[in-house]
Amino acid sequence: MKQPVSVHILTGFLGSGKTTLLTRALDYFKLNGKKPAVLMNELGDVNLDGMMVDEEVPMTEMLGGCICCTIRGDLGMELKQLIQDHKPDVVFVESTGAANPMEMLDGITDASMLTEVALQSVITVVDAAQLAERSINPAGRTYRLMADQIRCATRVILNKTDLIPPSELLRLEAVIRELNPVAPIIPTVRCEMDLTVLDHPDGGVKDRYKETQACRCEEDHGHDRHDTVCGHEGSPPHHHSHDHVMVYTHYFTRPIDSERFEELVGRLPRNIYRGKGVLWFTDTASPFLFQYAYREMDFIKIAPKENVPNVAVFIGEHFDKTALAEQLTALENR
Ligand SMILES: Nc1nc2c(ncn2[C@@H]2O[C@H](COP(=O)(O)OP(=O)(O)OP(=O)(O)O)[C@@H](O)[C@H]2O)c(=O)[nH]1
Repeated sequence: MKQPVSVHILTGFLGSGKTTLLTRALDYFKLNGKKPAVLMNELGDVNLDGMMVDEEVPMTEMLGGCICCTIRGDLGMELKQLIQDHKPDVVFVESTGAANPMEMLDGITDASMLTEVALQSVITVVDAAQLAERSINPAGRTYRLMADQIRCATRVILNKTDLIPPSELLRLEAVIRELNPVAPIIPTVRCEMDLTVLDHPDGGVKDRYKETQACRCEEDHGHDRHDTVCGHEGSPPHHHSHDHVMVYTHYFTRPIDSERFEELVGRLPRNIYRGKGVLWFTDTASPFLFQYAYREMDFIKIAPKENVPNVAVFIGEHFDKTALAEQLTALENR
């Protein structure tokens, strides 16, 4: 009998470390003679995380929207096509950091009607520093989304623990426990963990399917999806809570000065909390992959085999796109 293809959902708020975990997991499966594939969803219209993934790994990109709502309907078909074309042993579905995983689970359920897939885990990567800060004001929309992502997890990776004092760890574990009483919690730095856990389905994964079925039932009875209540027993309802997340993509028309770009990023307001890009600088020979998450900036030298654009994507909440565009355009003037 044909074995169903294992599917892992990777979720977690913007910049928490999903791609970092993904690259480790792909290496793990390849080392063990398995063929992994990736279905990656990005809010922006350019897939920069995809550049971090080994070119040999088959990847389907779903860009310019969020799997959990605007392009959810396509998820099942895309997954089916990926499996048909590449016959992988395991597929990782990496969602945008803004996705509500309950809606994505629904997408996987759609896929299971089209092709043989077996959901193995819903892994939520949590940024420890962000959870520490945002859990102080649990009424905030971003915290609500983080909480939804934690509730849906069958496994929680509490990442970036290097950015919190050790005394905070216990408090954060308690915050997570309250939201999700059963999922194992794994504290990590750069998602370094025992990956053998990915070889078996997580406990609780069947319940996640049941919950999405409950969702569908309510939907069939005429509920507006945006108000759909699909909670587990005793947990608050899941809502679309990421409409407030904004994306701005800037294509530079020529190389820019690296120091002026760093200065600009250093001055970004707090509500622009995530940035990514491939940048061509006037003062360096090769392009750089740019990463920015909550005030931490990173530049990685790359040697692309093909032409890559000169582009930066910024993600945040209620920021002035026009003002940001003007500042970025000004960098092109020598
Ligand atoms: N200090 C610190 N930085 C980390 C850690 N893990 C990942 N990072 C950095 O955080 C940034 C974001 O990591 P990603 O793995 O791209 O995060 P992501 O969740 O895929 O981001 P989105 O796709 O935008 O949602 C990168 O610059 C990483 O190098 C960690 O444990 N500690």
